[in-house]
Amino acid sequence: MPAPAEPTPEPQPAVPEEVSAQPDEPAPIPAPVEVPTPPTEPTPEPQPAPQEVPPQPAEPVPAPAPIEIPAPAPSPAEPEPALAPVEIPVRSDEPEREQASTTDEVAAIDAEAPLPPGDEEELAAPAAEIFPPLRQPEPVETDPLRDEIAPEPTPLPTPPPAPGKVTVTKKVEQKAEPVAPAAPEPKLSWFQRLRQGLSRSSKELSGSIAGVFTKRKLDEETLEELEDVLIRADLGMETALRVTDALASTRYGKDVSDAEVRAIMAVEIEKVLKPVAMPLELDLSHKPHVILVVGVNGTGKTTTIGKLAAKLTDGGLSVMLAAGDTFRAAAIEQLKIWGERTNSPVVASKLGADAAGLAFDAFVKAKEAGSDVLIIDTAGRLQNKAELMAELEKIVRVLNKHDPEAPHTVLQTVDATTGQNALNQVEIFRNIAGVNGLVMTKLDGTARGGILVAIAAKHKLPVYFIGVGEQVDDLEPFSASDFAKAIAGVA
Ligand SMILES: Nc1nc2c(ncn2[C@@H]2O[C@H](COP(=O)(O)OP(=O)(O)OP(=O)(O)O)[C@@H](O)[C@H]2O)c(=O)[nH]1
Repeated sequence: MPAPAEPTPEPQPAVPEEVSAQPDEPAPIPAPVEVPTPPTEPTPEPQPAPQEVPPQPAEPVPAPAPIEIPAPAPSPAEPEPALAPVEIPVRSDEPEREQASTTDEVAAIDAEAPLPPGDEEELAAPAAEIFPPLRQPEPVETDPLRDEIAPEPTPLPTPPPAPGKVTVTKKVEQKAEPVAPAAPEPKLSWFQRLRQGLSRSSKELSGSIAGVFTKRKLDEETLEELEDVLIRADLGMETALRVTDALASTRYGKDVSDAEVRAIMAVEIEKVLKPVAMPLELDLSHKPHVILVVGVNGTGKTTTIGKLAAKLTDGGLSVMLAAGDTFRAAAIEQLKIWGERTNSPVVASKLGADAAGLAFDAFVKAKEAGSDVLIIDTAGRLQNKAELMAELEKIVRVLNKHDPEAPHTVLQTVDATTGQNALNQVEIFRNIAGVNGLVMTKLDGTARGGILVAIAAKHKLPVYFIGVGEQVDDLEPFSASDFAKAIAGVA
């Protein structure tokens, strides 16, 4: 390389943009002006600036340029330091680098990444070395600046300058793509939630049935064992006998698989449930139609009222709510929230106020407002049965003063996660408040679905809805078929 020690300016005019990117360069001397000055250097002249310029755009890897640019700065004596850009195109010759910088994103990352001094050296070094073979050798060799910029012709140890950062960035991007579609989990359908809620009951039942019928013929012993299994699953004696009778009538003495038993069980359970799976009908000749909601604390009265109010208002009915559970401030507040959500006025009183008095006022207000439906929440303090009975009876009495047939609907909420006790709850509230319809709540939880079958068989009360969640639309009409299949584990 005949590079004179003299700081000769290189005739590279067409790299103004890149030059400006160099922070260390004091004055961006226009290339064209300097080009004529280098008389001593014969070799650089032949290189027409435009020739170099075209190759640059073709090279997709401009990123490395900024890193190399700082290197030439150290030469203060040299008036024209803007020669660094010349090397930029050279860098592109590096196959690995090109690949890394094929995208604008990667280029941006490289430019932004504060490369450690070691990396800068690495980048500068390779540029100088790589340049000659791929590029026009003439400018590179004659360029004195190059010696200064990359005085250490250290070989490239590894092409990626900042492997950690670059690689991580790429990986993150790659991961982000598949992860990005991690769209919000679709909400399960109510039936899926029902199935999920009943899965424990269903699995226990299926497992027990399979235990009884593995390679055994249907005989008295297996029938008795099956009966025990069904009773333990809360289905009740009546339903258990229905299932075993149905099985015996067609399969006695034969080999029976657990799947066959479950299929027959589903059919029999559906028969028990079908008569109680009824739609809620409101007699709007009564204005307001009064729905009294009763049930043990925590069984979901207030929540069910909210969901029901939403259904009714969505259907165009005007609804008024009455916070008749005057014993719990939270219950009153909860109902107010549901009232806001469903755009239903809420009649409430102070904590501890007389619930019957509130029901009376609420009826008057609903009448005045022309509400189609008045839904009254109540307390469910089963622990003090006498007091509860007196309160509920009084509510019914005062409502009767306005409308002898009010309350027109008395709904009881029954928590499906409750076991046999639920049967007693229905018995009690039916006697106290004249319950004439049920809502089975929390069937999305670890429900013990068998008890609903037992309640249906014993009380034969309509089951209007099932609760399958805490959200406003998690109240579903009760379907005997769906429920029977879910509990029997039949697809
Ligand atoms: N998972 C689930 N939770 C429910 C359902 N219905 C009600 N809940 C929840 O059960 C809890 C009790 O519900 P409430 O509506 O307050 O019951 P309540 O009978 O009014 O209770 P008190 O106000 O104490 O008398 C709340 O956390 C509800 O969100 C349901 O169908 N599924």
